[in-house]
Amino acid sequence: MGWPYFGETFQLYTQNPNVFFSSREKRYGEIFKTHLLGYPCVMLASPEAARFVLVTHAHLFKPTYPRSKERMIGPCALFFHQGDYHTKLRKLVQSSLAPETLRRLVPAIDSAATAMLRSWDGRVLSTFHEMKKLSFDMGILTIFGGHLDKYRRDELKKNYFVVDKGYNSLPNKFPGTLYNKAIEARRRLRDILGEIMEERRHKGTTVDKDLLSSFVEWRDTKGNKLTDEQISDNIIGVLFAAQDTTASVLTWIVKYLHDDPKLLDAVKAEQMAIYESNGCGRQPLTWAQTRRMPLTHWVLLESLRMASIISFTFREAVADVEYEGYLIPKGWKVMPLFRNIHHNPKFFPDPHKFNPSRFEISPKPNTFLPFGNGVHSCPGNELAKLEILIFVHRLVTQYRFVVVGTDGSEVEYSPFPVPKLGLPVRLWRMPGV
Ligand code: HEM
Repeated sequence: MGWPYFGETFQLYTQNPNVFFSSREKRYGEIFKTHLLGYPCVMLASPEAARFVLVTHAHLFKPTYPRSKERMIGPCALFFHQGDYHTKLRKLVQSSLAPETLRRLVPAIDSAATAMLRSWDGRVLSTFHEMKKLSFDMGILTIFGGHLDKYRRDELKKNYFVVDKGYNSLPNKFPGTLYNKAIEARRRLRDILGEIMEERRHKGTTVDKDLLSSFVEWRDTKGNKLTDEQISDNIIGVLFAAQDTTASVLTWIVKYLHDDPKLLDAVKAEQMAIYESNGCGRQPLTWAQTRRMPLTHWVLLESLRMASIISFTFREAVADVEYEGYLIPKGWKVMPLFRNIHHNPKFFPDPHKFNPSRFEISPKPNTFLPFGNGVHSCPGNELAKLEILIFVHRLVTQYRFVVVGTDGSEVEYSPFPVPKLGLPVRLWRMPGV
């Protein structure tokens, strides 16, 4: 359990977190305890234990986040809740991310990826930085459909990025600190969202139902509505959940493709066949085509496994719970370790090798959890995958790219792992495409 109060927090923050968790798993087995950030914690590196906490006994483990993060995103955001309120909001979010909705988004995602790559042409830019912009735009598209004017979108973007910058800073409210600036920008975001909601209520339903209309039009059996606070916290929550996650995975895919020229050629061949069947870009990429990219899809799954950008999640035991003879005391934090499971040779032989062909066969149940599991699992997973497939299609069919100034082997945590400096890359548009 480490030092009194501090536990092993210092060790976690001074070494590679993957080494921290994997060395302890090696020493103590798949279930062990420690003390982090002032809390006693139980670590679970077995698929069965993760399923117990996240799926079969989820009611005994509530989501838990630091209070400063909760304040920044908004306490009414669905991921902080359990029970009826969570179920109600989750249904609304899930329905706006359902396949019928995503299918309609293909042209808009395609033009956003195309425009982003065009603006990168001939320049060296941080991949992660560019991917953050792309995934933010995709978040906006999901929430507001195509119905947000440029002025409001720019205002949301400007303030959102201030919040984003302060999100992982020390929660110090002194004027001028990143945290304080973020809190002020958060307030402005709520005001802008309030105006947009007012306008939407006034104008009525949009033809293509987006997430905002689902929130604004929702009524329970007694006619109660969601409050403005609940809606804005959930909109900011979805933007947060969608952005750095998707951007980190996109960055890793660029690196993995760059590092394996043979694999890149094979992915390119798969994508060129689609590109040529679309008259070399004269006809648009379709939803059906995004469903028929087997190799690119395996590359995507293997990137999710290798990078495991969400290494673990946190829950808190709401009662004393017994699991396989272990007591998990009430109030202790419980951390299913996704990355350890993804890097266990029992489930993924030679786990440190990037090998997309391992996904030709489905992984064993509960061993592949890049989007979590159970009631809080990621409702945006299909959108994230769609964005990634479309981006890869445009990247490999129309551009050549090279990593610049780094071999990409060093990793930064922001807080998700990304290659150092966000992977600086130079891109060129290939002639004649
Ligand atoms: C590759 C990109 C993504 C990854 C790896 C990812 C991963 C995850 C994971 C692991 C969770 C579960 C966390 C837990 O159980 O504590 C989660 C939850 C969530 N994700 Fe994602 N996510 C991604 C993209 C997205 C996108 C694009 C959206 C929305 C447009 C989104 C929205 C959400 C929401 C709202 C939750 C909370 C669900 C709930 O509490 O019921 N995510 N995500």
